[in-house]
Amino acid sequence: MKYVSTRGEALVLDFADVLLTGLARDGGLYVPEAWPRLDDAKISEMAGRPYADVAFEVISPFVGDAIAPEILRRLIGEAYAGFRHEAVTPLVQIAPNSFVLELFHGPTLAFKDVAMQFLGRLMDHILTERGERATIVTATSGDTGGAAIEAFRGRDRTDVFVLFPDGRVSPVQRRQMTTPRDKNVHSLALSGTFDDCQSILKEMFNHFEFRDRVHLAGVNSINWARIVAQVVYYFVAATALGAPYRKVSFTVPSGNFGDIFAGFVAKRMGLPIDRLVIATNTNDILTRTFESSAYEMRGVTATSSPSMDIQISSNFERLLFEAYGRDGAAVRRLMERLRQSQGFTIDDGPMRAMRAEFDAGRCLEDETAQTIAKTLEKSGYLLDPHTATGVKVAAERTDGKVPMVVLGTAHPAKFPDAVEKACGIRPELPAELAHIMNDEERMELLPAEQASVEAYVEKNARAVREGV
Ligand SMILES: Cc1ncc(COP(=O)(O)O)c(C=O)c1O
Ligand SMILES: N[C@@H](CCOP(=O)(O)O)C(=O)O
Repeated sequence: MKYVSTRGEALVLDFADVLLTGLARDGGLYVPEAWPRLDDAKISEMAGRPYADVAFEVISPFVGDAIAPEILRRLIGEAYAGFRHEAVTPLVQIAPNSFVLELFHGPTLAFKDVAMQFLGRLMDHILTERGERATIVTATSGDTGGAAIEAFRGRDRTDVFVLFPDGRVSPVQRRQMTTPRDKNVHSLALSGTFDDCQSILKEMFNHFEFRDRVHLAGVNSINWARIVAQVVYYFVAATALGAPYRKVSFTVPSGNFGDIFAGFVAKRMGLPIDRLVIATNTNDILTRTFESSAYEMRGVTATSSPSMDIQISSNFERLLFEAYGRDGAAVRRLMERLRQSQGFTIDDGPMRAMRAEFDAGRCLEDETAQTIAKTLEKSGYLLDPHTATGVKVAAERTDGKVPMVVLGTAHPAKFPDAVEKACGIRPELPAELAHIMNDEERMELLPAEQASVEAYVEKNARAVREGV
């Protein structure tokens, strides 16, 4: 399988190189040259199979011959062996024809673990084979950072630098990033928003001299392997509900657009997904775009679902590439307009193509709290604030006939203050994580400036200090 950039001007790469490359050198994101298809017989065989078996079937076509099948199978098996739930991503019914797909049974209680536990092992394997080291820099609005640290801590081939917006993540999220003592982990609190962190990261990738010197790699959803691993649970959930012989819809609490783009990929692969519904919080750039065709940046507001406090939605570029018929020049023009004038308007044809598959809706702060309280009262199910945005929007978009699955993206115990305020119940961290609330924190406070972050990374990365 080969990969091309959404901006059409970067080298075509195979899976292993895409994994280590991160952002394409033309500033774009890598996508497969063609979508692999799974036929109905193959999809129907997935129902009820162990998660790791489905993962192998879904991920293999994207890997091609870059990794031997027996190694891929082993890495997948190891990645999911440590999840708290035997099903890895169990499906819970909360109302007639309405389900939550719990994606938070990994080590950091967020959906990011599902991909990151696999990615950590995959990268380590490829770097070991090549005798190389990599410097991973990741931007986080709260969950990717903790999941990346957990997946890479203590590994000899990688150093991890996490950029998070100071004061804009929950205390549990912050402590997951600041309490690990491993030498290869560095948590940097930047005085800005997640969008600042992500822009700095992308600029670091575009600074080729720096990028090459530190062997920069990324584990945000910039990295195609993150998306691929997230495609798996769409197959797991849909086949449990009758696919391929029955359509299923999904509502996805969205920010950087990676998780819902994975649903779009599942559909391209042949999974009969009816609607893909984008749920946004107050930071509703994606919902506004679907309403008006204009992608326009406004300031970011801090909410009770901080991981979705994003306005530059990185993976939306991958959808634009598809909607514009894989025209890299058109994507380049839109991204240039975004850079110069903080927004762009999507042409009628591409917008129609996107509306044919996606819906979008917003959930404001009081609605998030009401949804947590109402869902608890009606079904006894405790939602985290991110998943609550999905449940609220899903209820507005469902036709009651096609099963609607909301992706449960985080465990409520990551946001105990918001959950308690909404419904009076304070969710407890699982016993094995409770220590983080007392452990000593270690972080570097830096201005949200590319030069400061690069200087810090350069000084502390082993790939630079010790050579590769
Ligand atoms: C808990 C939670 N929900 C939803 C999202 C949004 O997902 P995405 O950025 O893939 O759209 C995130 C962050 O990515 C998150 O951490
Ligand atoms: N919500 C994310 C933001 C980064 O998203 P990613 O999927 O691109 O890693 C977070 O919690 O960090």
